[in-house]
Amino acid sequence: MIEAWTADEIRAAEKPLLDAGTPLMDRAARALARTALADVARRRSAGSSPRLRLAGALGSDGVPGPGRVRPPRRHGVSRNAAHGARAVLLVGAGNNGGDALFAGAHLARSGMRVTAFLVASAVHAEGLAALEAAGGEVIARSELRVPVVVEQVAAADVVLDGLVGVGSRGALRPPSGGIVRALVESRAAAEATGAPWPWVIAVDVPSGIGVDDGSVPGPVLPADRTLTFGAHKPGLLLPPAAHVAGVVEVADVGLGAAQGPQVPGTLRMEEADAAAVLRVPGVRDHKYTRGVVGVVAGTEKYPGAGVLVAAGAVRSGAGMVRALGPTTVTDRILTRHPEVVTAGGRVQSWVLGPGIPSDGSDAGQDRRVYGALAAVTGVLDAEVTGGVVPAVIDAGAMAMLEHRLPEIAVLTPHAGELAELMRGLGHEVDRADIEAEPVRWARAAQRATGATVLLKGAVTVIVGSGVTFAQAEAPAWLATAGAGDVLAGLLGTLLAARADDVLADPSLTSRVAAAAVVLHGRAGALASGGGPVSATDVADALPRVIADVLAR
Ligand SMILES: NC(=O)C1=CN([C@@H]2O[C@H](COP(=O)(O)OP(=O)(O)OC[C@H]3O[C@@H](n4cnc5c(N)ncnc54)[C@H](OP(=O)(O)O)[C@@H]3O)[C@@H](O)[C@H]2O)[C@@H](O)CC1
Ligand SMILES: [K+]
Repeated sequence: MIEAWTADEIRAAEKPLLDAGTPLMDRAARALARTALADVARRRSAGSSPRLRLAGALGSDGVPGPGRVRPPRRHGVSRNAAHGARAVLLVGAGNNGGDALFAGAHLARSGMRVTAFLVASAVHAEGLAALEAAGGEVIARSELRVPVVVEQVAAADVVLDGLVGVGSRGALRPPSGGIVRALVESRAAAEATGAPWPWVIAVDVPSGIGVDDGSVPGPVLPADRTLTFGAHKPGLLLPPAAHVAGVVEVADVGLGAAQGPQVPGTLRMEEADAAAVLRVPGVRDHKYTRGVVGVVAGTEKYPGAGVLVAAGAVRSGAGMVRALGPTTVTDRILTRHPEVVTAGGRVQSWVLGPGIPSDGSDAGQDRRVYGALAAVTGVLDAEVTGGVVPAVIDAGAMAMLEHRLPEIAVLTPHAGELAELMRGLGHEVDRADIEAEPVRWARAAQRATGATVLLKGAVTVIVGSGVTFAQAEAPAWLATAGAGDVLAGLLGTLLAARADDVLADPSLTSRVAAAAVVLHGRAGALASGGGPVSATDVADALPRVIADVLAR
């Protein structure tokens, strides 16, 4: 599990170390210089664009980020083939700028031509002296000209963004904001024309992101790599800031010995954590103990959603799947999945809503959804409903909520559906608002409904009470019709298998939901292999992915 530390938690952890004279900045700067030297050397030796040259550090889809995570590195600087390369430092007033200056001094001593642009009249004094002593060029704030910065950056091999780190508050102020805005424009122009553009390394965090909440309140220079010190920060995991962090790497500066957050609020689940959520059947298990998933999905208009939910549930190891609906839907499900049962009966989880439009056009499916929701919320007698069980509430079922939900109910909207849900709750928001601040709105939905909220996107966020998971394993190819239906079925299976545990401890629900997102993303990557993928392919890849995750 990757646990992110907020700015305050980082400061609390570093304080005793700094008080004891631990050379944290020296370690950070060495790690930074070593990373820059290695990146530039790789770029030179491969002889193509920096993004391609570092493909080994990127995801299988070749996309740098969001938030791809590499294991911690030890500090230390080695000289290498970067001699004569050009580095530009963007240096702010605080210790983040100090890191960049000291790293720049190491780079200058390794034979790089280093230029530092200072955006403040007073910067880290020892760092500045070190850079000057190493022969680096320094452009003072009073001499700063935006076109010159743009020109020098465009001609550089590597840029260290040290404008601001965990001390950041709000959007970048002048002159940093103006410089970064101009650089973002220059980068876009270079991308459009195929002109070269340097490799950008963010020092600790990309300057200007919301370190604790993942917001992007103003201009930010997108990084190819973020070298972050001591521990992840929430903003490196959460969207939209995660999208500008590139490949995220933690430099071990020795904070590990310090006390981290007691209850980390932002997490990224890894494969081993997902494996721990899965319930592996034992010799005493039978189909009912393994969990029955009840599915109310698909209508005459959208029968495929029922088939795909069933596929997700069956292929991820449900003890049994009960699919309820009109025969046009259930016949299709049976044709593809003859193991599905279409008669009513007890279930350990519900998957409600995929393929059911919110226009009331299928009264039978609406009635079944209302009945199941009554079971989930416990408003109807257990004798009638079969008792309270966890549920996945998707698509049309999200428009049928009449009662506050328990945490064991998982809402699975995409941005557009979350906007609709929040408008129904009296908030004036549209899809673009949700995309700009997905974490804020997912948290608002969690508070307003009581449910666990799984907001789908390039980085999917799962919000339970007091915890947010941010998962980024899905390849962009997975943004395809029906993929969400497969996820709903898969999550239904995981919830059914852990129904007793989830009922005993509802806070487990977000963990189960995050595990489903991990497996779904891995299945998407496996099925895609770097190319297009269909929702059916994703479902078909689930058994292999689950076996692989359990074998590790
Ligand atoms: N933890 C660790 O292990 C280690 C941490 N280390 C490093 O220390 C860094 C934290 O340093 P820090 O505390 O000096 O704060 P930092 O991020 O440089 O920013 C403060 C400056 O920015 C300014 N400023 C603020 N907002 C702004 C805005 N929107 N736009 C423009 N300016 C803005 C603010 O100005 P003010 O608002 O005060 O006027 C102030 O001048 C951390 O990120 C890491 O790199 C390593 O050295 C060692 C290992
Ligand atoms: K920075």
